[in-house]
Amino acid sequence: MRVIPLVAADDVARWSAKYIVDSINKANPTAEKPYVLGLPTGGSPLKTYKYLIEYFKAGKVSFKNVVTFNMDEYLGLPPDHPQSYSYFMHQNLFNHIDIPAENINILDGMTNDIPATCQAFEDKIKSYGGIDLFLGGVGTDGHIAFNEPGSSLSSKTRVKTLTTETRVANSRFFNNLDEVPKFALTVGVGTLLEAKRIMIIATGSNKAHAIKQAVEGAVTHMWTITALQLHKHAMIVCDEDASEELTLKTFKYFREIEHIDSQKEYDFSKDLTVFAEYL
Ligand SMILES: N[C@@H]1[C@@H](O)[C@H](O)[C@@H](COP(=O)(O)O)O[C@@H]1O
Repeated sequence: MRVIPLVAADDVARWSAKYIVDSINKANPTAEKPYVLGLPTGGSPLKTYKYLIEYFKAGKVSFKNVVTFNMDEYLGLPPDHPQSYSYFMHQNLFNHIDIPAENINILDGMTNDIPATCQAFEDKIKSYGGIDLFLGGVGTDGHIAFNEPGSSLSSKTRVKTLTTETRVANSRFFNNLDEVPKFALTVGVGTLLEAKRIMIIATGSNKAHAIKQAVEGAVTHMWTITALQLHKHAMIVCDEDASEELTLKTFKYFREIEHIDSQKEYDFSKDLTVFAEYL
């Protein structure tokens, strides 16, 4: 696992956006061979999306030949509901870039055939040869996508019951807790593990325990984020607050590998080689 312990939340956003842009550009995607990106919602990716939009507006990246798959969607919310993940994605990313509408894949929260919808999603991912890069966040209880504690580590796209902890955490986007859906459609841990690369971004001290489990804990379905340890190319990009529960030894080790100096501003220009090496 690659851990990039940066300083500020803004660094995490810049780092992750740059990684995505460099990956797309390096792949030089075409209509026949698009770049396939897995995407999350929530507070964590918001700034990353802002930087992606900036890169696009500056002419440094195009999403014309990028196909996206969102990791989850609330069950029972139509796409035009302001709290649906479909709405979120259009508001915060898709409406501001050149991605063709037909390249966007989001699970249908209003489906009346859940198994067929989930299977079709998995089949569509496979039809593109899999996901090149899955960007994700992490829940305070260590869930990835909506794979709550106890989820099978080989699970595929399906419906999940949300824990009270997750509903309470996500209630900040709703008027009250009762409005937060109790179920969601989500890619499985197995779906995530099949992606060629996974990048998890985490900021803030409320994520520190999940990050500690992910990096220093043992693989367990009670912290589905720990499944990253089974992946060949998983990385966690976090700020200082989210890494505050790592042992000092672990923290220093990863900082040294990544040449991160907390006293200096992260130098993205000289970083090209560091990025290129891992793309
Ligand atoms: N299903 C989403 C996850 O994909 C997300 O990673 C997590 C953290 O959200 P946030 O980034 O808002 O902290 O919560 C939600 O439940």
